[in-house]
Amino acid sequence: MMQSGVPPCTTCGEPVGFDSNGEVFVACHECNFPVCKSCLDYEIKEGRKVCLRCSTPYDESSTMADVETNQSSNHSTMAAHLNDAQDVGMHTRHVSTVSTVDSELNDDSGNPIWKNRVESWKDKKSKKKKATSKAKHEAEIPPEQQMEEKQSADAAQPLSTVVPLPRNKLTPYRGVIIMRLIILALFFHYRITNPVDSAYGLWLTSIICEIWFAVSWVLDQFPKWTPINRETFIDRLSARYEREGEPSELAAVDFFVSTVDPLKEPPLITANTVLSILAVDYPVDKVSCYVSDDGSAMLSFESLVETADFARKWVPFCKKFSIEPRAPEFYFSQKIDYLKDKIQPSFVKERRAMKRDYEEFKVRVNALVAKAQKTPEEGWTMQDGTAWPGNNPRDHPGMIQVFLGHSGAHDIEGNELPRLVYVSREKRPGYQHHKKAGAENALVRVSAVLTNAPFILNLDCDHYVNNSKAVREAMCFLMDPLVGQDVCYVQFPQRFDGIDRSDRYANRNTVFFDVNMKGLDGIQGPVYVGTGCVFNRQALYGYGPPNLPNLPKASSSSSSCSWCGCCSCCCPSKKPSKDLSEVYRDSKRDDLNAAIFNLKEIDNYDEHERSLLISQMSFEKTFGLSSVFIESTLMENGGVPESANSPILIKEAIHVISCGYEEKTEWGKEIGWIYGSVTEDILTGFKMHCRGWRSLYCMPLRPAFKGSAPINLSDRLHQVLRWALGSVEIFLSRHCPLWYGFGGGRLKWLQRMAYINTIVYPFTSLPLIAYCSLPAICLLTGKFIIPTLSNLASVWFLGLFISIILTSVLELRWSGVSIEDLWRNEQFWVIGGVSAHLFAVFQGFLKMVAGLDTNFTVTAKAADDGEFGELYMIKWTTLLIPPTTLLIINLVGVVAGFSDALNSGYEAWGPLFGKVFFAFWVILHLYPFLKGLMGRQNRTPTIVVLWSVLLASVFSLVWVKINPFVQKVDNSTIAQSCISIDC
Ligand SMILES: O=c1ccn([C@@H]2O[C@H](COP(=O)(O)OP(=O)(O)O[C@H]3O[C@H](CO)[C@@H](O)[C@H](O)[C@H]3O)[C@@H](O)[C@H]2O)c(=O)[nH]1
Ligand SMILES: [Mn+2]
Ligand SMILES: [Zn+2]
Ligand SMILES: [Zn+2]
Repeated sequence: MMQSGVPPCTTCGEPVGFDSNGEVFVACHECNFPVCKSCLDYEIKEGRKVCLRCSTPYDESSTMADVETNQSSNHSTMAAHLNDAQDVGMHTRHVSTVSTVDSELNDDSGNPIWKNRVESWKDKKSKKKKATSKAKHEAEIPPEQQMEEKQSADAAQPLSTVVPLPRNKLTPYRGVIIMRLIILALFFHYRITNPVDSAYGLWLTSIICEIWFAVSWVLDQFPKWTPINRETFIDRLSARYEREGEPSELAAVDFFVSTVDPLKEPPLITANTVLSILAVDYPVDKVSCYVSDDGSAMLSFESLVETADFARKWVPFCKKFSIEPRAPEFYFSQKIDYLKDKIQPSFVKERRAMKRDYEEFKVRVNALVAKAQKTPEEGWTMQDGTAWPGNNPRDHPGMIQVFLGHSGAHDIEGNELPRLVYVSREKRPGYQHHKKAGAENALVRVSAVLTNAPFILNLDCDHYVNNSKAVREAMCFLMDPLVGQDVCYVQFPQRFDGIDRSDRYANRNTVFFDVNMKGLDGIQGPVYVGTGCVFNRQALYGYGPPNLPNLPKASSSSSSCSWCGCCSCCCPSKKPSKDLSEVYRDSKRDDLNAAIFNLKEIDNYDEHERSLLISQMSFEKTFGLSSVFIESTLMENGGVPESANSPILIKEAIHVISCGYEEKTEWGKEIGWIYGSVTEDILTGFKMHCRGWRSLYCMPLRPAFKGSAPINLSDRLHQVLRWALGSVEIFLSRHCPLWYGFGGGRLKWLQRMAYINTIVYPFTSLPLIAYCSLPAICLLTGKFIIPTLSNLASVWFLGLFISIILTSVLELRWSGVSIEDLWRNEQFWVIGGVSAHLFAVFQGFLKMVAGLDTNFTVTAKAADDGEFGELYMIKWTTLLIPPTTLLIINLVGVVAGFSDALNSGYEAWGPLFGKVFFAFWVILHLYPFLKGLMGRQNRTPTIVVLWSVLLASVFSLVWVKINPFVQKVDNSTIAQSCISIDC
């Protein structure tokens, strides 16, 4: 990807790429006009057979020679498509009558489905074994020899490499960290041995807070010890798995999109996400998109019907002109010169037509939204007059509808489209539905029954695919037999659209996504953040990784150990012996093998006995009562048998989303998304890491996915509250990283440290609040937490400040994060800390003590926000009280401090300086919060207001002090009364 010297294609802007000999691709040998292969193929297909620049005829033998285009007259009308869709799937109203289905299924010819599946599974398994051993063999022989052996060198090369940080950036960074640690120790030595007798309580409080801050710094800092970057080679991926003339061997991917409330999550946003998925640059028959509607809203369903129809025009347009991003709303709102690199003459015309079509689509969707604002008394009815089964979102049957796909409607050019499936799991009163985690688990099962792709990509409804090659990026890791084996997921960073330029509330979270996550990538892998993540399906089924991951051999591509990056913590010289969890895992695999073997042996038994056998194998206790699902889990490489007949499978899919399905199973406890926390993402990733899987972080230059974030203060605080509450829930659960998962010994200790950090951070709110009120208290009482400084003490203080600044600077240097982002992060750490985190701690304990359930308050997504109107909206919540109080007492403290100093003469100004400095530290951190409080009505910049209030008070005090009309005696009384009021 990153090769230099490869010119960009003049048509599409992508690098022109390489030909089969590994040389830069040349379309016209006459003038070397840079055009990539796909654009050239397109030109020829369109009948333009001469070079665009010099008009020399192209050498057609060098192209795919796929000239006869397949323009079959498969144009179907919208009505026809809808009928199609209903034939393939089942219409929801039929579906609504199905509650449970007999899971012993036969295909058309009467063969039990399980048998076909087992056969194909065994087939695939042996194939996979061969492939793996071949790849291993290749890795063992020296690379030079490999070159000779391989005709196509590209296909044998690794699909990704680890790019360690340059030594000159990493070494000083580590040096400063060690230095800071030493200074910290000396600092504490001084602080503890020098108590302030006049303010013992204050001193003790401040020491305790400081110790806690130091501990949380250590927890945050050391997981960043070995940050790494990775590079992928998508062209090698295609060279290996998409050879000309052969069917593509790329692995299939099931996309999950979750949505719950169409009023907070506008259907247009979800539609854009779905469209961007359907148009990804990946073989259509390998892509399926499952949309989970947790709100069972007819609005979501109907807008999906519209979306499926619009995709028939949108997808071919995207692919024809290779546009980015493939979410129409965001594509059309890009402020760039879209003609710059596109010289296909039809482009301008077709783009204009497409834009028009999209506007019409928007009008249709918005009409649906407008209609849905007021629910009719008798509930919603569908177009055919039957009642919508999901009218009561808390009590409704499971619903599934399949759109598009290979037997469904095709696009307007007659090509197949990816399959699109609407899923709304059954909800009944009295059943726990486990919020988002429950929805994802329902999708895991439905997709296993219908398509069973070996990989799963999950997205929030507002996170669209911004880079159509994102899946290929992930496959560079997952499909590489050397790298992918032990990888449970590939996480992409979350990137956002529509954030105010100064990112007032640190929505972008750059410090987390560009610093912490890169650090974790060098240990055992990034945490799962809930969206933009490609899973290995087997990892979701609770299995451990097939190999012991810490063999140094596996990291052939990098000099240091790619597993931990350091080579001391995880690569002992002697091979570790089998540990407990591995033995357990092996026995589990043996179980599976035994099951398969037995199934084969008992061919002549009847169906009933077979099903008994399956349940004996205890799979049902783990996975629930669906043998179709259980059999699908046995297929390590995914896929469903050809014989699979969809109406029967749809029935089974309905069965696996019924609300009782998970009872007495391991769903949410050991397999799938894990329940018990509103940040199910952290918990789910944590479980996988404990089993010994590793994860990878993938940051393509063009962000893979983009989402939206709450930009007004109250929504943002509520989001942070939910995250912190999720952490407290994990802290109080059996999955607390402080204690959980020591048995297997498969969680790296630095990784554990990072997980501990992600669950204890809400508790920092307590010392933070204390620390933020200290300066005010000091100013008001005239006491101070630090005794008069000696020279040595000043050295420690200064040293600490300098080392704090230095670590930040060096961190910024290797990560490329900007100083503004770092500062915003600091500020929001304080704002969130003194409000949301505090509430989270209390709510978490309330939940534990009183058994109250926590709820998942969905963040509202703005449909089309003009001018960040949202930013200035302020909804009053109790969350605002603690930071407001802190702000006020610190401001009052500064004023009182000045008045005190004025009254006590010039010797008081020295100590005042120290206290005011701390007060300003608090005020500066809370500044964005103050800005948020001011709202918009106030056009004067906040800083002006702030300064004017301060200065006004100070001057009035000075005036009082020197006012000739006031008697000397009055002065002291004023001062006294002032102080006593303030205290
Ligand atoms: O009962 C529910 C509640 C939520 N969701 C979905 O969960 C997603 C995330 O919700 P959102 O309100 O956008 O939360 P954020 O705070 O923006 O989400 C972040 O944090 C969550 C954990 O708190 C993760 O699940 C998300 O993936 C991550 O993006 C959305 O697609 C929702 O539709 C459901 O499907 N069912
Ligand atoms: Mn979100
Ligand atoms: Zn091109
Ligand atoms: Zn030419």
